[in-house]
Amino acid sequence: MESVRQPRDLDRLSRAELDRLAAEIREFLIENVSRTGGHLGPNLGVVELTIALHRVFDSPRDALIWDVGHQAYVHKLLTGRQDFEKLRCAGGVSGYPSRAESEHDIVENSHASTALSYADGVAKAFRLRGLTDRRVVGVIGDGALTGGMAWEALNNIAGGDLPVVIVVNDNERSYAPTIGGLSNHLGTLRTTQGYERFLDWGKNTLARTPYVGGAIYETLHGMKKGLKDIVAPQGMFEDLGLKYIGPIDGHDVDAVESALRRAKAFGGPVIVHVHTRKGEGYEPARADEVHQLHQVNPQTNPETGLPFQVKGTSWTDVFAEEMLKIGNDRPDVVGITAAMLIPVGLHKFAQQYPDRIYDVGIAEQHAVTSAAGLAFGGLHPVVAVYATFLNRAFDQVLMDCALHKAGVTFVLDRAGITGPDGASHHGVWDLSILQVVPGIRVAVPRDAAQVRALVREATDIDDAPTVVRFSKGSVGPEIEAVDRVDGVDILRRAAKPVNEGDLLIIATGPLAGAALAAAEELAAEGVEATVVDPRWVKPVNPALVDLARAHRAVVTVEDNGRVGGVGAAISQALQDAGVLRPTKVLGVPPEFQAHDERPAILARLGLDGPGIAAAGRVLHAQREI
Ligand SMILES: Cc1ncc(C[n+]2csc(CCOP(=O)(O)OP(=O)(O)O)c2C)c(N)n1
Ligand SMILES: CC(=O)[C@@H](O)[C@H](O)COP(=O)(O)O
Ligand SMILES: [Mg+2]
Repeated sequence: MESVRQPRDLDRLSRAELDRLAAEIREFLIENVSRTGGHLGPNLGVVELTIALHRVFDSPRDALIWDVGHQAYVHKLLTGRQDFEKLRCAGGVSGYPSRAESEHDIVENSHASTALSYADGVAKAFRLRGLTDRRVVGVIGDGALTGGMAWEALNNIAGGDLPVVIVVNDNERSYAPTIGGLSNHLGTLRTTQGYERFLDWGKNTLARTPYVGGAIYETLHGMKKGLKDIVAPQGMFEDLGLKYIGPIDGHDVDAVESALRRAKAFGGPVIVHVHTRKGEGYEPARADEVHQLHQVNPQTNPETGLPFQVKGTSWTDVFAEEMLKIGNDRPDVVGITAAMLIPVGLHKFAQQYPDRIYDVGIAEQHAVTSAAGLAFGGLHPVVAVYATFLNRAFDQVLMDCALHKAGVTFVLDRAGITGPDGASHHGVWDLSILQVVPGIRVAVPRDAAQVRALVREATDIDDAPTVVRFSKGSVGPEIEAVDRVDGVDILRRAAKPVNEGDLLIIATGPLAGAALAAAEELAAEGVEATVVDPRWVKPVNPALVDLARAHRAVVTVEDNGRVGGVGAAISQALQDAGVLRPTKVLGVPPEFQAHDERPAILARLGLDGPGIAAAGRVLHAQREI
C-alpha cells in the first residue's frame, strides 16, 4: 500500500492495480487486526466500497461520514494514518474516526444511526456557505438504518434538495442478521437485482431485434412501471422522494464507482444501495455464522479467527446463566436486546425461551418504551444494553418507565471505563443521569455472587424500574462481606472502636477490591479505614450516613463520572443530614477518556488501590485540622 499515501493517489491506479490494492488491504487488516483486536469483519466488507468512495469523492473537501465508524479502518489506511500496530491503544490509531487524527474524519461518534443527521447538517452548512461544489456522503449500515435517528434524518433529507449521497452498506447483518421490515425491504430490493438485469437484458436484446424490437421495447418500457410493481414493489426510498440507485455489487469497484459517480452528478438527495459481505475475503469470518467476526479480541489467530487464549468467566457470562434460571422461575420475565443478543448475554435465555426474547434492532429508545408496554401488559421485561447506549434512551427511561413506575429491569453491561473502544463507549454516565430519575433503583454488583443476587432482587421489584450495571470483561474474585448492616455490606472494619474510625471508604462494584487494597496500604501507615459496599446505590441508603457519622472522613469510589454520580449523591445526603465530614469523591472526570487499556485508565484516574489510598492519606492529614 506504499503507493497510496493519500486518496488522490488512487486516481492513477488501473483496475488491476486497484484489485491488488484491495488484496493488500485485506491482508494487512487480517494480520494487524488479529493482533490488536478490532472490527475485522465490518472492515473486510468495505474495502472496495471505500476505495471507490475515495476515487469518486474528494475527501476532505467532500465530507465522508461513517455511521458507527467501526468500519473506517480502510478509510484511515487510504488517508495516511500510521500506527495501526497500536490500533485502539493509547498513542495509536483510534478504532473509530477521530477528528484529532485527521481532517478526513468528520465525525467520531461510535453510537449508531447518527451519520445521516450529521450529513444533513454538514450539507446545510455547505449550502449556506456557498460551497455548492462540495458533496456530503453518509455511509450507513443496514443495522444502523434500523435506528430511529436514521429515519428522522431520512425524513429531512428526502424532504429537501440537498446533494446528500446516502450509501447504504447492506451486508444483511448487524452483529446477527438484521431484523425487521426494513431488512425485509432491502432484501426485496436485492432480489430485484435480477429484475433490473432482466430489464437491461430486455432493452439491449430488443434494441438489436430488427423491425419489431423497438415496438416491443416501448411496450415493455411502458410496462416497466407496472411490471416493477408486480415483480418488485416501488422502492420505499423512492416513495420517500429519494432517488434510488442499486442494488450494486459492493465488491465490484467499477460498479460501485459508476454508481457513486451517478449519485455525485445527481446533485440532490440520493441513496446508493450497496450489497456487501461482512468478512469478505477471509474464510474464518465468512464461516462465522454467529457474527462473521464483527469483532475479534487482541491476539487472535489469523489462521482461524479464534483467540489464542480463552478468557475467564465474564460478567456477561454470569448474567447469562442467572437470566436462564430466572427464566425458569419466572414465566413473566422476558428479554429485550437492541441487536446485541450475544454481547449482552441474552442468547442462552433466547435459546431456552425463544418466544420470550425480543430483538428490536439498534433501537434502544424503542426497546425501553416497548419494555414499559410489556410491563403494563403484565410481564417483567429485562432490557439488556451496554451502559453507554442507554444514554440515548434517557427520556424513555425517565418518562415512559419511571413516571409510570413500570416494573422494567435494565441490565447495563460494559458499565464503567471499558478501554479500547474509547470515548464514546465508556459506560461512565449511567450512574449520573439515573440520579435524576425519580423512583428508579440502581444496583452495582462487586462480583459474580452479587450479580446473581442483585439481578434476582431487581427482577423481583415490579413497582419501579430497576438497574443492575456491571463492567466489561472477566469478573474478578469473590469479595466476601464480614457483615451486612441495614443492606450495606461491610467488607472491612477499621481496627479501632466505633466512632474512632479514621476513614470510611464507600466503594461501588468491582472497585471494592481496589478499596480493600487501599485500606491495607493505609493501615500500614496507621490510618484505619472501614470499607463498605452499598450494593444498591440509588436511593442512597441512610445507613451510609450513620456509618459516616462514626468516621472522621469519607472517600467514595465509583467507576462512573464524578459529576453527579454516586459519590455526589452520598455527599449530598451527608450534607442534608448535617453530617459534615471531609469527603473525597473519586470517579471519572468529565473529560472524555481516550481509548486505552482499562487498568491504565483506572490508575490514571486514581480509581485503583494506590489512588484511593492517596485520597485517604490526604483526608487523614485533614483530620488533625
Ligand atoms: C446506539 C448503538 N447501539 C448499539 C451499538 C453496537 N453496535 C456497533 S456496530 C453494530 C452493528 C452495526 O450494524 P451495521 O450498521 O449494519 O454495520 P456493519 O457492522 O454490518 O458494517 C452495533 C449493534 C452502537 N454502536 N450504537
Ligand atoms: C462498534 C460497537 O459499538 C461494538 O462492536 C463494540 O465495539 C463492542 O464492544 P465490546 O467489545 O465491549 O463488546
Ligand atoms: Mg450491516
